[in-house]
Amino acid sequence: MSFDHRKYQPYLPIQLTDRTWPDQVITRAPAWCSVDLRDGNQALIEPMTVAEKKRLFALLVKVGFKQIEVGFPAASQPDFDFVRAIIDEGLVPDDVTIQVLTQSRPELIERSFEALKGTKTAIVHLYNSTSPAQREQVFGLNKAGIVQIAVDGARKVKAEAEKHPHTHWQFQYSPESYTGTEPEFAVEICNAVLDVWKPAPDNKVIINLPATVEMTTPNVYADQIEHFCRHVQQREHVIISLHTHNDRGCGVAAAELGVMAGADRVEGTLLGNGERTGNMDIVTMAMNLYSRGVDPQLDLSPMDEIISVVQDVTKLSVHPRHPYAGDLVYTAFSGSHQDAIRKCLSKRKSNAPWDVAYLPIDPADIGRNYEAVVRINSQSGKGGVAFILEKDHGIVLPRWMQIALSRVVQEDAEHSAGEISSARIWELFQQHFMNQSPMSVKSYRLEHIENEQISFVIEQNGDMIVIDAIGNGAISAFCNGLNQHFGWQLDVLDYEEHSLQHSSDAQAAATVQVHCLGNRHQGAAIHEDTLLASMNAIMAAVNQALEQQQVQVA
Ligand SMILES: CC(=O)SCCNC(=O)CCNC(=O)[C@H](O)C(C)(C)COP(=O)(O)OP(=O)(O)OC[C@H]1O[C@@H](n2cnc3c(N)ncnc32)[C@H](O)[C@@H]1OP(=O)(O)O
Ligand SMILES: CC(C)C(=O)C(=O)O
Repeated sequence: MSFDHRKYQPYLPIQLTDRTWPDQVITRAPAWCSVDLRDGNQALIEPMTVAEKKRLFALLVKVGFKQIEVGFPAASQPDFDFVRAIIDEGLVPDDVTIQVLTQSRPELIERSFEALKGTKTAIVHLYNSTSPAQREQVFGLNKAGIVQIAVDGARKVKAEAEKHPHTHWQFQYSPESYTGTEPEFAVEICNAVLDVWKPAPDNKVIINLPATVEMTTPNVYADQIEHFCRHVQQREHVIISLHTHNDRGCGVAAAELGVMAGADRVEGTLLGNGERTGNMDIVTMAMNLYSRGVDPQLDLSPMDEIISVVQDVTKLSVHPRHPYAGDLVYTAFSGSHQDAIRKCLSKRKSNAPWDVAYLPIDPADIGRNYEAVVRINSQSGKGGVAFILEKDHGIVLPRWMQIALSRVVQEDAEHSAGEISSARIWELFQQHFMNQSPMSVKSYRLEHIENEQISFVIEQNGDMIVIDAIGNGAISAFCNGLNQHFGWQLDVLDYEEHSLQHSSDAQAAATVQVHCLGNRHQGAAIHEDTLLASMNAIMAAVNQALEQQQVQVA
């Protein structure tokens, strides 16, 4: 049997019993660094072309990133050419710092500096791997040998930087495979690098602590970060950066807990592209802050543009349920969710804090409209159906009509086993509740002498019938007339009328519930004359009763 968990070992968590991070709350955004053009790019089936990289770079600048890792220029000619292109063509805004990654190998470091020649500012990001698995199996070195690789690289980076004094350099070091590295050794190797780079108030060094592979629950990562922040030397001159991956599906959670544990900066990609299951998704983390009232310092309002560019250049699609961005994330199919959304939206006051059930943010903030918020299938209920009619046709249905319509829509949804469009709901509503056949009221004359005297004309199967009647009010006079003429016992149980929302020519919508031919029936009608609307709503309910009687007789 190959599916055998005994092949794997438990992860031994770090001993940190006086951790403080669980009590922290994130109240401001970390410094963001996009690694889309490097970690994102190195994970693609087809790495981006220079033109694609330029398009993505422009988007990253537009969104508001101030630090962008633009590539691994020593790795390939396109990466090198892209870095040269954005520098030579003046595409890097003054407030944006580009960053490049290099292994700790002298020829690669030299080539990286060549790529950066002439830039105003840059971050040179040096890395080497530090975990026991990497030390022993990949590099065949002991701890001292691994520290030596880092120190040699740090010296080389410093020496190359000194050759280009017109550029403002910042240095970054990553103990790659940090989450698989003994915490004390991670501190030791970073301190050795800091000894070379000598951080100072005007020369802050970035130490980036990657979850190169996510190995544990995010709380363990947070413990590791808090431990590191306590033990690294010159903490005040060191910017602690996080770089999480999503192997266990917790890349964002790990970064959030890491910020609570003291980190200042977070690396990630838009929508989470990156090695294996991806880098931590900056869209999700930034929107998490935004949705709790914290300025994310990124403008994610053009979400559809972000999705479109990222999909084009990575050739990877965005899942319809991707947090905040997916096509279906602001859509409710299920009845109780729809009901709650409809009630919250209808009670919402324009400047009040957002507090709408099932919608963590206002979809309008990222350019989505309410069209897709409620969609109907067999999981839906009366609230959702009523929401659609109200939104698309301006008709506000009373509860008893919502229940009646929902039964009809539910039956249709079960029958078709799919989604029911707004047009189909409107069609079903008209068929079942606005039916003016075989009878409809064509005209009327109303006089008030002692009580209401009404004379109305009904068309029944092409014949015109004139009926005169008296009542306490117009509706009761109308019902009296029908009862006398046809020998029914028609009673109006409920009645509601409102002017149609969004209609240019002031029309009224009337909905009624009647007792007729032994059962309850509902009807609706729309007309600019409110009384005609009411009478025809009653007629629609009567037509429904007649149809049901015919079915029963047949
Ligand atoms: C976790 C991360 O995402 S780290 C970034 C990873 N990204 C990439 O690798 C993408 C770009 N890389 C590349 O295009 C290539 O790997 C290059 C051009 C950088 C180097 O290519 P090559 O030297 O031909 O091959 P390769 O990558 O296999 O080299 C591995 C060698 O470098 C050593 N090495 C690997 N990483 C480092 C490092 N950070 N510092 C120093 N040496 C390193 C290995 O031990 C190995 O040494 P060996 O040849 O003595 O066994
Ligand atoms: C180079 C480092 C930061 C990296 O990409 C990783 O460890 O995932």
